[in-house]
Amino acid sequence: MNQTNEQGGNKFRSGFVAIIGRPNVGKSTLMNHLIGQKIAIMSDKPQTTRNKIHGVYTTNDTQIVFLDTPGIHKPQSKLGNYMMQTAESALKEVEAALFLVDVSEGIGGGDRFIIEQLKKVKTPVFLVMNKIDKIEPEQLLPMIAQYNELYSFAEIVPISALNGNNVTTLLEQLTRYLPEGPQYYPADQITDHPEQFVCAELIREKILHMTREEVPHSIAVAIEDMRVQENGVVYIGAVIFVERDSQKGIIIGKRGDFLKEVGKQARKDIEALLGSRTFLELWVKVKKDWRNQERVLKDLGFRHD
Ligand SMILES: Nc1nc2c(ncn2[C@@H]2O[C@H](COP(=O)(O)OP(=O)(O)OP(=O)(O)O)[C@@H](O)[C@H]2O)c(=O)[nH]1
Repeated sequence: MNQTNEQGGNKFRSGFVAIIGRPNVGKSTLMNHLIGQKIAIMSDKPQTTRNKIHGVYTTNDTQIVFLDTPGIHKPQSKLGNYMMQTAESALKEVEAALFLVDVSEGIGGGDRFIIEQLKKVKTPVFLVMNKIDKIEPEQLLPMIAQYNELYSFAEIVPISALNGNNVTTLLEQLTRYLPEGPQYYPADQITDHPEQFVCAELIREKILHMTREEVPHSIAVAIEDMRVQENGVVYIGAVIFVERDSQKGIIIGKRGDFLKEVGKQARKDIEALLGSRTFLELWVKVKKDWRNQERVLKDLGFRHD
């Protein structure tokens, strides 16, 4: 990707930004406003991902990758403790963190807990005071003073994620904290791993249901491409890997009928999952003995941890 733009002017800036905040403070609303797409899908899934991508904001000279740091909430279990540690290291790896609070509620125990975690890292933290449409302007200053006593924020930005008030200012300020860097994701990519994994599983499930014994578990599905097209339709390109030519024949079916049916059924589920229209393209490839090949497994997204 070009580091400088065509005119040889501004350098491309990019970086990762963590979004932190108690439930319901408006993280998804802010993301949806910034990125203008329905990206906060799967937010109700178990918090197992270390660095879930919440959204990618791309312009001609900037790319901001927003990350969720789920583990920062008060740990309630062993897993929670583990997540806390990963949240802490995730915080060290980002250029900045946005700490969202709901100004229509006072500072709560949850907020104080998060602030304690933020003190452990040197990452610049923005206090993003959301839902200003719900209060009177004069209520804001005393609240800012209260937060300032708890932590030395890099910037304090009052916004309304719902109506977009001051969100541009937030973006402008954030961009100043980004180093020169590459465009990490294609401009139209909106999601990362978790959704892709579930889509692959949905496709695999349909095949297993429809084939029963003939094609046992010797198939794997890899999502090679997932992006939102200009018309708003999500394009998904997926490859179905089988071990033998005979299996390839079964999966494709007579005149491609079988594959078409797999696509039809999987698309229905995927559309329900993503909440948007989907164009699903499927290929079938033979990869002999893929189950024993370490590299292939890695390519397909399997992990050992
Ligand atoms: N009035 C007002 N409501 C807002 C604003 N931002 C978000 N909300 C509302 O607050 C509620 C929670 O917003 P979400 O974006 O789902 O909050 P979240 O932080 O993503 O919540 P979790 O996914 O539970 O962590 C929704 O009903 C939003 O419409 C705002 O700026 N003003």
